[in-house]
Amino acid sequence: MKIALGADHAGFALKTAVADHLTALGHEVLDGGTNSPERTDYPIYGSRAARLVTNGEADFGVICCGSGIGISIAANKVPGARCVVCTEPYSAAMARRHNDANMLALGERFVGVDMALACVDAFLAADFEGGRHAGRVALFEQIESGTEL
Ligand SMILES: O=C[C@H](O)[C@H](O)[C@H](O)COP(=O)(O)O
Repeated sequence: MKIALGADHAGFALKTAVADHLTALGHEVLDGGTNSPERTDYPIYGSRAARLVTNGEADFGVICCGSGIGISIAANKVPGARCVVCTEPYSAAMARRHNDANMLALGERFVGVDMALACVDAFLAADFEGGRHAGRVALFEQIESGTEL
């Protein structure tokens, strides 16, 4: 699969670990930066990775900042992005199964590398179940287009 990556300075080391892990598994990574631990602003990298996912260049996105929170908010401002912050693998899998999440956000200051990589693996291994969940995910698009539900 093609996986878009992004991180600010506080997620840079974790992004590097995620990139190495994904590459070792045979995935292609599209790394939108940042490329150093120099302080920068997470909205740049969250939105950049989200655009790669929503325009179809990447299948999924994995983004990192200190908490995972700010960069996920930024990603979710891009229409079509469904980004979730996870700190353990069950949430990551459920975000795929029920919510058709297409991006995973991780907090380098919150989770260790092994737990973060377990989240990545669970996220990529799980499939959207569709069915009753599909209509709910479709409502996300209505919200994005300004419809009041
Ligand atoms: O949600 C925001 C992220 O956790 C940022 O990585 C964090 O706010 C960066 O903080 P600082 O500039 O103090 O390193």
